Amino acid sequence: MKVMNSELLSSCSEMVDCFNEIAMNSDCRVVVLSGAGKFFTAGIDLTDVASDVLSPEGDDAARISWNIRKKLFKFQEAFSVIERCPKPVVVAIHGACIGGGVDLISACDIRMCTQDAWFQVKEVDIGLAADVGTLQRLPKVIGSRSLVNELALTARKMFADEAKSSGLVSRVFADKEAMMAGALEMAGEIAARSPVAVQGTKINLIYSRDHSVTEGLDYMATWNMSMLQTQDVMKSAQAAMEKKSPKSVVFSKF
Ligand SMILES: CCC/C=C/C=C/C(=O)SCCNC(=O)CCNC(=O)[C@H](O)C(C)(C)COP(=O)(O)OP(=O)(O)OC[C@H]1O[C@@H](n2cnc3c(N)ncnc32)[C@H](O)[C@@H]1OP(=O)(O)O
Repeated sequence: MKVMNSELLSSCSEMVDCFNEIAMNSDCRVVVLSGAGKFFTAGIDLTDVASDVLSPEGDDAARISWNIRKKLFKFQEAFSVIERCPKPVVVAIHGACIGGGVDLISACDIRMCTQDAWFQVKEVDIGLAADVGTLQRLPKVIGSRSLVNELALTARKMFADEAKSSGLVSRVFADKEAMMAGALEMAGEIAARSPVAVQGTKINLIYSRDHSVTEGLDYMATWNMSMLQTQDVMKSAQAAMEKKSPKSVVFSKF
């Protein structure tokens, strides 16, 4: 049974192929991710848990464990590929965003939601520690460690207003229609800017999140020693001096 976008989580290979293709496609400058139907996602398809996760192959404990580990890496990769994609990913969340959905959105760059959205780190309720990114990324998204611990340990729902005040989302819209318009407008703003600048910004923000300030600055200098040679700097600066919108500048594909 594939219900309420649970299938999203079963489609690891599709996600990986899709974002790897986006990463290499110089026609694409930004991604907007949203869910169809009643909810953003109901999380993993619980009817798949028994067959996919609880029925591991292997002749003994070592082989069974190794196979489970391989499977978990595959699940993790479905979301890590979003973070590794150099194109910014804006995620638009409506209704429920449960379990694996929180893993997914934590790997995105900009989160926005509808007023009726709610978020639930549900894994403890199904007897497991969240294992595909929430526990690693959510503490870096939400400033309060205490709040992350509370959400992950109790599986309580967090509604849109708290998601906004805690920093999980940066914008809340009245309904899905308004949110999609807002998401596309934001994507348009990002896509209008130099792709060299935009992709370099995403990559360096993520690198710096995971490294010391000194390491981040070193990486940045090495990054920009080549990227500053782009014609995009002159084009963008010229437009700024002439008080023109970045949208008026034509940048080469990147
Ligand atoms: C280990 C690998 C790595 C990945 C880990 C991921 C972990 C997770 O994602 S944990 C979270 C798993 N998801 C859930 O626990 C969600 C459970 N469902 C709900 O809370 C509610 O059903 C929901 C809020 C989504 C919808 O509530 P509503 O009242 O609107 O509808 P229901 O009557 O409850 O549901 C309608 C039918 O859908 C079935 N269903 C809902 N969610 C799932 C699901 N995740 N998997 C399978 N089936 C689901 C529900 O049983 C109903 O079916 P039926 O009774 O046949 O109509």
